[in-house]
Amino acid sequence: MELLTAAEMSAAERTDIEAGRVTGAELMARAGAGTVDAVLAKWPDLAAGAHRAVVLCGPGNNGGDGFVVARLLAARGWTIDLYLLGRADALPPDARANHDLWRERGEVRALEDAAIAPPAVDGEVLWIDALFGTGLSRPFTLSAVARQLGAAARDPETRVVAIDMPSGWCSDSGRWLGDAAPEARTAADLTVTFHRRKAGHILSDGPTACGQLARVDIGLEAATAPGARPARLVEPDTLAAVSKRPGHKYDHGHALVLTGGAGRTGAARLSARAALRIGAGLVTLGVPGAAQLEVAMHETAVMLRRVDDAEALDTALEDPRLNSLCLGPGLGSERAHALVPAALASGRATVLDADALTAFADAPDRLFSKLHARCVLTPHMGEFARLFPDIAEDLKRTPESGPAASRIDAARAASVRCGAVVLLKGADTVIAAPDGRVLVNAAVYERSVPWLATAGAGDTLAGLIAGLLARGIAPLEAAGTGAWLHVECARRFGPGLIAEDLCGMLPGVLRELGV
Ligand SMILES: NC(=O)C1=CN([C@@H]2O[C@H](COP(=O)(O)OP(=O)(O)OC[C@H]3O[C@@H](n4cnc5c(N)ncnc54)[C@H](OP(=O)(O)O)[C@@H]3O)[C@@H](O)[C@H]2O)[C@@H](O)CC1
Ligand SMILES: [K+]
Repeated sequence: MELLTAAEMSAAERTDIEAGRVTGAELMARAGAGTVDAVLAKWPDLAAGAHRAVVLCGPGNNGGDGFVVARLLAARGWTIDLYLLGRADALPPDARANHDLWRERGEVRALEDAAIAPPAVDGEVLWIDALFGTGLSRPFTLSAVARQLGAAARDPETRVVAIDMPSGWCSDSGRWLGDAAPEARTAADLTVTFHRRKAGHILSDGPTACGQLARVDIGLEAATAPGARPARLVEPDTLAAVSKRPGHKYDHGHALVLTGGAGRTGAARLSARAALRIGAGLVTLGVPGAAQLEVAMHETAVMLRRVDDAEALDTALEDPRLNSLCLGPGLGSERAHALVPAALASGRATVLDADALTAFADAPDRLFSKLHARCVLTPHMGEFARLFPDIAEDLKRTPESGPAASRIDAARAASVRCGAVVLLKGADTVIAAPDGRVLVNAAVYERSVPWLATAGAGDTLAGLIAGLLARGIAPLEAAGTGAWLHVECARRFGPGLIAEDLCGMLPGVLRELGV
């Protein structure tokens, strides 16, 4: 399923409206009705009886959705206090029409930047944040209102529903515009979005701000504009096929994972086991002489080959069956400098992680000039910033206008620059290919696995990807599938996970996938 930007969403809307399939007014009516349905689905206690809501409407179509929600709740017998930011006569047409319908029934008060005292009621007030959605173009300046919505969302007794996006958060990037303190930012218990999830629901702080996410179908047929290439979420039905065809072990590829020196082989061993578990036919650890005994004592199914230097790697790579390489985990800077160029010169599908990336921090272009389209770089944000400092800077700088630079933009720009697949790790792992395709593996909301932030987890991910590459899966799909399986293994194990536990979860995860 696509993850859209604001521009891609409005292109989808335009495509269907221009084709005469739907009108803006119909979309707004469905968005409002869908929001009410999502609220009642989340809180069934609100379905019966009359309750009270404070609805905050903004100056655009997000506000228009708010008027629809107010009208539908009032029709259910609710008491509504509705506030509008800006002038009714400046509302865009569909929002204006819904404002007028609301006026037949209720009051509109002017929203000012002061805390709103909800009228005393028996029971609670439901807050509806319909101030800004995908049209947020500059920082949210009603700081008292933002503070109040944030506090209400954090208060377990009070419910806040954000329409499309908690106002003030950029729906492309999941970043807050401007530099308000965390407690002066809006938040929600439930965010209801339309058609497709927006990238900002998944990226950066978006999930924390949104609380829980509900997606409502509003009958748009076009995913986005024809020819657009939005990011896609990695989901079970989009995984690269991981089931094995019957055949000899050599039909499933042979991965070579290079280790560091004595006492530093653990990371590469984790990678090698992951590559084997995900189904590479054979996996060999390339070990310097001094570490041979150490590795031999630990590994049984993984093979071992002495690789002291670039020359030895060249010799090893004379075997055409070695079709995937993994360099970086525990490799050490010296070995990285020696082995990475030789590995890349071979043209093999290659995963570069950890030391294989940081070794080139002083002169990233020296690395980039050797990369090719079958390489996958797997940096975390720190490693990414060393290789792509200017791109990382765009993500660090406080955004003053919307839409803000996102992690999708960053990974895409990095991939185009270096000519390889770039997997930027995080709870929102973004994987970009040089041709502009982007996958996002979301470990947020119900897939959140904070315990996956543990030593060696990244080494396992690198190995999973190397194993999938060995099996002939294309780099972008191998990286996306590896990242998805990695999170699934962590979910299956649960808290208390250490990196050694991940691979043991893989058979169960694969079984559940029907592999
Ligand atoms: N697309 C679709 O298919 C559908 C869209 N739908 C709904 O429409 C929403 C998008 O509507 P939208 O484009 O009118 O944008 P919206 O978020 O209401 O804000 C724009 C207004 O806010 C203003 N403004 C911005 N920032 C500001 C600030 N900090 N402080 C003050 N003002 C600020 C901005 O001013 P401007 O930048 O023009 O000066 C403009 O006036 C979308 O999220 C969804 O809820 C649904 O009905 C279903 C179908
Ligand atoms: K909103």
